[in-house]
Amino acid sequence: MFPRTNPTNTAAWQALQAHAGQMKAVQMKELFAQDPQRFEQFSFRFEDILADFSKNRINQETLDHLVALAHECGLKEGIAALFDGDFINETEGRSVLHVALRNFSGQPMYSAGEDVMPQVQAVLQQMKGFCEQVHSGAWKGFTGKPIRYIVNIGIGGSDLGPLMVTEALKPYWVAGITPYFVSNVDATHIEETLKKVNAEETLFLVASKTFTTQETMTNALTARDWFLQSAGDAAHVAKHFVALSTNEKEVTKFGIDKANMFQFWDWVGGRYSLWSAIGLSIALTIGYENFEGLLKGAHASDLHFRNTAFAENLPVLMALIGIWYVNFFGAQSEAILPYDQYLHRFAAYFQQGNMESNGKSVDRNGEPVDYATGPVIWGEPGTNGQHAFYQLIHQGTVLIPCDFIAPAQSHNPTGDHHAKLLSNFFAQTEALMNGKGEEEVEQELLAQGKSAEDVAKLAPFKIFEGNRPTNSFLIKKITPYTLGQLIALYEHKIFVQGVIWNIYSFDQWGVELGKQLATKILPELVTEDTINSHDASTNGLINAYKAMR
Ligand SMILES: O=P(O)(O)OC[C@H]1O[C@@](O)(CO)[C@@H](O)[C@@H]1O
Repeated sequence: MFPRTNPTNTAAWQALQAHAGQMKAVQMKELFAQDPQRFEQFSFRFEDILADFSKNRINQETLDHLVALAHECGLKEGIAALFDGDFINETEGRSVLHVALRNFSGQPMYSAGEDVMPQVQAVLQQMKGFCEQVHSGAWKGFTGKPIRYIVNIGIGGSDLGPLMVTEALKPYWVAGITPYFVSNVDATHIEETLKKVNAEETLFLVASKTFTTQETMTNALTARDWFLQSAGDAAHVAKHFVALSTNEKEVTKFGIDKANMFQFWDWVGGRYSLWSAIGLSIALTIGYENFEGLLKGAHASDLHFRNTAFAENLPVLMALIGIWYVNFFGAQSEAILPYDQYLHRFAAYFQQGNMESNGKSVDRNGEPVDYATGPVIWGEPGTNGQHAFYQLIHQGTVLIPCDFIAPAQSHNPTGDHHAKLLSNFFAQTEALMNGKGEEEVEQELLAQGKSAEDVAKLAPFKIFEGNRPTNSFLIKKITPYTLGQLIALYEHKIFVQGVIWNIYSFDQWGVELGKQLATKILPELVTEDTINSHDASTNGLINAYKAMR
């Protein structure tokens, strides 16, 4: 297996610590003043994506040390292990091969010595054929009508990716098909959705890698009960329910014929599964050809990631710059700010992708880490965020590195909307870098006719310290292909950070304890008994609930 290096024990880490001491005093605007070529030096073109890392508190020496850190931590070996299908998900004994799901190289990819590509291609063909049946109307509901509504029932990786992608690619929706996503076990989610559909024209996709997740199975049973109220005969279930899972046994037990099952495999992590059968809701919504475009975009990023020197490798640079702020500037969160309303679920998707992967505090030797690892990921589309939390980003006391993302071309080129959106996109990173100094503030206030006394009083509140770092990703247009590229770049960024932090990025033991305790509490809620089996707070809350309901 690739090296298990404690990053703090590397020469590069020591060099970065010393270097950070110098760089903390450096203003980005000075770096631009010193080097007119700075933008050219720190921005990179990857097909129709321009990634600009120049508004960061880095210079070439910084990047050299960061790249050295990647090498010392065995990133090259880690990348090889990923693509070779090594069991890098060691605690679960699995490969991590989501790259195989979008492998158009014609080359095999192996897990446990077996070429996985034949089964990957078989399921893709099954998905393609099913899309053709649904879109042509050949697949009919129990009253002979074609399918109009797709209801994906899943949660976490079985929901967030398909939801984000179908929203992001709304301009590509197939006429006559409307997707809905149900995830929360709160009955409101399924009930509010069922109000929008009818049993005759609805296809339910029960999406669950394990096919045991409480929320999903509860929602699926409620959906089936609702359906049978209209359809009557259980024989009709087969026309309106399909399963997306690795678990044929549980699928069959639920009552879905395995002919209606779209399989994926244990070497597909839930948060990396939208490229698999879990993406059936995407393919049904935007058409299989566009789904394939999404896969091909991700494949392009896989090739870039695998074959590009670290110093020009976008996911590696994204990861290293992130580590620079987390581990040497104390940043504890990162904001993802897409200036594209269709990408409104993009940050939420990478809350799971990033935080469930790298929200770890034990290293790959089983020892507690003594350095920071995964940051909090959050964000909202621009320009809305500007009217919500940019105050803190500009003038707060915490450093929040931000990723700004924008399409050069809008799918809705109405009037001057896009120019205004992009003017804000450009202005915000400029403002975060340059800030606004005391002299400029005072001149502005004086020009507004403020008295010297008012100027002195107001100026401190209107000064912008600046020097707040951002990455900018300018994408020609959000298409299935470029979206696939972008998502895969972020996936590989997460992988690179996990390698350098020497943590396991592909298990998620941290989600288990809450589930275990909820299973214990559920039967306690059914009775009228007073509960005293927990701490005083939990007992108090449960008993108060019982008194209130
Ligand atoms: O796809 P499934 O097996 O229903 O899991 C759903 C989600 O639940 C988890 O929290 C794991 O329990 C996520 O990792 C996963 O994506």
